[in-house]
Amino acid sequence: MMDNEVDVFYRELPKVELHAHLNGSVSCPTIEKLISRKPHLNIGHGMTAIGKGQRRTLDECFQVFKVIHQLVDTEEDILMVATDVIKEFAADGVKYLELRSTPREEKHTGLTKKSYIETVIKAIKQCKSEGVDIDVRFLVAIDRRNGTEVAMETVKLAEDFMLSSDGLVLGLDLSGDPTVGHGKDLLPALQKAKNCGLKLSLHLSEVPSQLEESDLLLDLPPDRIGHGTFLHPAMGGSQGIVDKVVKHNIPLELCLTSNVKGQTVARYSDHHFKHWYQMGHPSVICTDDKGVFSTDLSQEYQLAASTFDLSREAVWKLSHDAIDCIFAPDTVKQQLKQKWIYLKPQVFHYRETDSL
Ligand SMILES: CNc1ncnc2c1ncn2[C@@H]1O[C@H](COP(=O)(O)O)[C@@H](O)[C@H]1O
Ligand SMILES: [Zn+2]
Repeated sequence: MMDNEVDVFYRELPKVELHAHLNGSVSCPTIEKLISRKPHLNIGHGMTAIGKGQRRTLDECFQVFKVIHQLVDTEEDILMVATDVIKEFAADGVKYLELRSTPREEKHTGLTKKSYIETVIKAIKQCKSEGVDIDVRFLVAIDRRNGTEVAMETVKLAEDFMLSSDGLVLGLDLSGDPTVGHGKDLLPALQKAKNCGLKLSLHLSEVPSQLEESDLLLDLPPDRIGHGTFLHPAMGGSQGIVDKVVKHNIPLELCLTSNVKGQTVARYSDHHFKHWYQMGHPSVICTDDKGVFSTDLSQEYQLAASTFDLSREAVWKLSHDAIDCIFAPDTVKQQLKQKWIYLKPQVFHYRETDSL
């Protein structure tokens, strides 16, 4: 879908983005700038994004991240990427964003995990001081491929930053190639994170055959679930698992294009959004990797609406109800709800006379 095919209603709709991986969210213009900084890498555009109508296996998607990581390996790169991504989300009508990213160490450039996080925080503060109209928070990501020790180290870092970042670092994300490693090895680190007050958003059952792991991790319980594609019995999951998710009222972050392009869901109309939404369970539309999957949040809302026949009022409620799923405190939720009330007449183009 081209940009101009997205109806203005979805662009103007105020939105909350809760599932966005920094390096998966890098746009074409930013990739262009990175490529010109590092021409010796010989990286072409086709290697960093999956275009309209294209599909990749999830495995191939993870190869794409490796290419992007080669392009983003200094503090300067991270600062540019993070500021660009934040401004792009703001331009798309996102009013509150939780960015997530895996701190990396790059010996050849002097980048450390600590300076990685500091740089993302610097970008958030810079955008704020420039008056960009978006509230941005950060979730530190654990890459499941890196095992127990790195997970523990990441929790420690996240805890330090939670205490020193004026509420910018709110929690942890568990992501990475779902076919590698097992959640049981990460459980102690996640438990520790929870105990110290970090919020948890975990990628669960993004591929089939992870039910046992999901069952285990749901006992933490996490504060939100990424994807959860195969949790529902209609998708090969189990009623027992659904009961746990419902009992703890754990919101799902749902990323339609990511799942279709990554081929874990065959068609938009097969997306598990419909099962959870029908149940009235908290379901939040998100992008996952807007750069890699060539999408944005307005497009994802429009896709959800056209695929599942949602009225504009239903779409408004969907974006409004996402506010209750954010990790920032209640005061922030109240501010956002006020903003939604203020913006509604503009978005629906009510005029004074309409109410007469
Ligand atoms: C497509 N579905 C997905 N499933 C699982 N993990 C994903 C993902 N998409 C992205 N990531 C995770 O985010 C990293 C890139 O951003 P950052 O370098 O952290 O900013 C990937 O390396 C992977 O660990
Ligand atoms: Zn994700």
